[in-house]
Amino acid sequence: MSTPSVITVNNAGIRFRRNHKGRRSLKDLFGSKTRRSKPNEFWALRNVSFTVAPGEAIGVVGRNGQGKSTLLKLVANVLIPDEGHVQVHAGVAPLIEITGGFVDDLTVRDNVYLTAGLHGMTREQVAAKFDDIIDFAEIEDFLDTPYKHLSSGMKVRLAFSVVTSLEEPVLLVDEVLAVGDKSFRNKCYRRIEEMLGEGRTLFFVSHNEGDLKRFCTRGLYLDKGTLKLDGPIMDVINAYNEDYPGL
Ligand SMILES: Nc1ncnc2c1ncn2[C@@H]1O[C@H](COP(=O)(O)OP(=O)(O)OP(=O)(O)O)[C@@H](O)[C@H]1O
Repeated sequence: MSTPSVITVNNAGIRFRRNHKGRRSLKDLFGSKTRRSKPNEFWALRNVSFTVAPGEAIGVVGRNGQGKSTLLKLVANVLIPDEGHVQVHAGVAPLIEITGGFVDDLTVRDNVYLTAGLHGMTREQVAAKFDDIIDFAEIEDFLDTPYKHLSSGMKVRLAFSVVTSLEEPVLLVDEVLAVGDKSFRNKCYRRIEEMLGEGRTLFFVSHNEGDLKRFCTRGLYLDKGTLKLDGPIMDVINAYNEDYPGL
């Protein structure tokens, strides 16, 4: 019997507009409906298909602007594909933007309760974990500070600590760790290893080869919005380095 997949992405595509003020051409306005294209639209991702088994650790690589964050947002259900399907059969803990969905004017304390609550944790469950979350983030002196007044490093600490405390089977980490200092990064790495040890599924976007090799067994290489290679992480890193030596 084959292992059930936790994520299935089938021919997914997503379009964005390059310029919100883009004007339609006369051809667009008067041309036949099928020929009409919206101004400045482009496919950020197209024809992307893959499945993920529970417990896999996947590194997503590619140059800037090739669709890595967009792919994570599809998996997190923050974006809906314009073509194809994305099915995720488990809860997702997304660390995909530094802001992590936190509310600027709420305090650190309220943001912890809000974010954890949105992921289905009860007040009691959050209370039981609250001190650990704050200890890990090392921001005990800022509990009543509005989130917007934290430094960018402190925001990353808080986001990482909260998101990795959620009891979701899938963890998405998008480069945010690059902002933290070295000792905090090491703490984060240990926590990611613990989570992998518990059998969680990881999607990890990084430009750091060492980190990719450390955590990931499989790689997805995105280039110009298409999935150029899906394979063992070393094959993916080598293919990327061959295409773009010196990057
Ligand atoms: N909401 C949006 N509206 C319009 N264009 C967008 C939007 N989000 C992303 N894009 C565009 O889609 C493309 C892919 O962006 P994405 O952030 O997924 O790239 P990336 O591979 O994660 O890049 P990086 O390594 O720089 O983080 C880029 O051209 C980007 O400008």
